[in-house]
This record gives sequence, C-alpha cells and structure tokens, in this order.
Amino acid sequence: IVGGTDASPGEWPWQVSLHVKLFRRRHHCGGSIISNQWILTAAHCFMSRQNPNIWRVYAGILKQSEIKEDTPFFKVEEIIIHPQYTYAQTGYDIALLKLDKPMNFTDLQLPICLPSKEEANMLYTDCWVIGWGYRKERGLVEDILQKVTVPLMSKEECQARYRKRRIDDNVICAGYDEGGRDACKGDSGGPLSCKHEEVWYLVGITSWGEGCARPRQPGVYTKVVDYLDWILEKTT
Ligand SMILES: O=C1CSc2cc(C(=O)N[C@@H](Cc3ccccc3)C(=O)NCCc3cc(Cl)ccc3-n3cnnn3)ccc2N1
Repeated sequence: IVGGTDASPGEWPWQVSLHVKLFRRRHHCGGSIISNQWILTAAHCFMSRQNPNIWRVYAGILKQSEIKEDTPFFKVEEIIIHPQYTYAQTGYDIALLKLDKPMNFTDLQLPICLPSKEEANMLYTDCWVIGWGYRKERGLVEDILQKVTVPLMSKEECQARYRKRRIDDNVICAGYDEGGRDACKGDSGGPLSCKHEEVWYLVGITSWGEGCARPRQPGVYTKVVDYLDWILEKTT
C-alpha cells in the first residue's frame, strides 16, 4: 500500500494472507473471508501455482512477523478460478478458495458482507484498500498491515485514464488524480472494503494498475457485485 498507515488489531478481520510453501515461505497475495469455509481472492495469484496443497491461509494476523513455524493456518481443499480468466488486465480476475475445514469466527477473523445486487450502482464514499504490499513501486512486503482510503471513480473516467486498454463493466477503479495513495505489489487479491450505514461490504478485489500511486493511473479492482451469481453458484 502506498501512502497508507498501520492498521490496528481487529480493524480488518476479513483480511487473510495467502502463503505459498515452496522453496521459501512468503506472503503471495491477500484475500477476504466471505464465510466460514470460503476465501475470495484474485485469479492471477494462482497463475503458476494451482496445486491446493502448497497454499496456506493465515487469518487473524496483523503482522507478517506473527507467522512462525507453529502459527496455525488453514489448508486449501479447492481452488476455483473464474473460467473466463486469462490475465488481470482483461478482467474476470476472481478466484475462490475452499478451506479444508470451517473456521471458527473470533474478534480477529470474521467475514465481510458481499454487496447486494440492489446496491450495484451504489456510490460508496468510504472505501479502503488494505494489504502487506510494497509502499513504493520498487519496495518490500510490509510487516504491519497497511490501510489507505481511496475514492471510487466512474468507468468513463477510468477508461479516459487507461486509453490503451478496454476498461469493461466488471471492474471498478479507485484512486487519486494526483496519485500518492494506492495498492501496490503484494496487495493483490485483497479487499476494497466500503462502509455503508455501519456495515462493511466487499466492493472490489485488488487486481492491477499501471505502476503504483502514479498520477492519473488509478487502481483497478474486480467488481464483486458483478460476480454474485458465480460466487453463490460455487459456494452453495
Ligand atoms: O515476499 C514477497 C516479495 S515479492 C512479491 C511480489 C508480489 C507481487 O508482485 N504481487 C502482484 C500480483 C502477483 C501475485 C502473484 C504472482 C504474480 C503477481 C501484485 O500485488 N500486484 C498489484 C497490482 C496492482 C493493483 C492495483 Cl489495484 C494498483 C497497482 C498495482 N500495481 C502495479 N504495479 N505494482 N502494483 C506479491 C508478493 C511478493 N512477496
């Protein structure tokens, strides 16, 4: 996260850290708890690693340094990648992880609400992107979870910023024309969370951007409300 601040314990209880257990264990992507057995994340996180057995889901943590050999994690039983996904810039950048057993909810690990179709055109005004990603384009994964508030922008404005690309309907853009605050490497798969009338909704999944926090280059997020039918089909 560029331009953010430290999150507090229990502030974002739906945020998880996806680790790959290979040569070196490391944070690979963020994700969001949407029920006691399902994590919603980005498809691009799995582009060379679709074997569920190498993935570890860490929930209820604020610092990567809390993760040690004996730190409990959830195993992944199944990875479901959207069938139309090819790569982040062309959309459908969404995936579901089924945990091998249901998690117990605690103050530090709780689900976030999916947006409702009725509120698909809602103009959310209190949105935050979080993650352990870089603070600048050439950076390092952070220890303490970072948070930054970003304004949503219209599809038209986003298309005008990304002239060479086709910004289609099932993504949502967020960022500042002056730059300075954005997601960055290591934040992908995590939530764009928006608060409306005291309830938090999973409005977006951190997907791609041209650099990090550059002026007039907003972050592009998978628009979760457009995938409600797919999510319900796969998780019920
Ligand atoms: O221990 C480490 C050090 S190296 C490292 C790199 C990445 C990474 O590149 N992640 C990519 C995505 C990815 C994940 C897995 C495999 C390959 C790529 C990312 O987050 N990408 C974020 C994409 C992005 C989204 C928005 Cl909304 C705005 C700006 C950007 N960025 C544009 N340029 N950088 N970030 C993730 C974890 C890592 N762990």
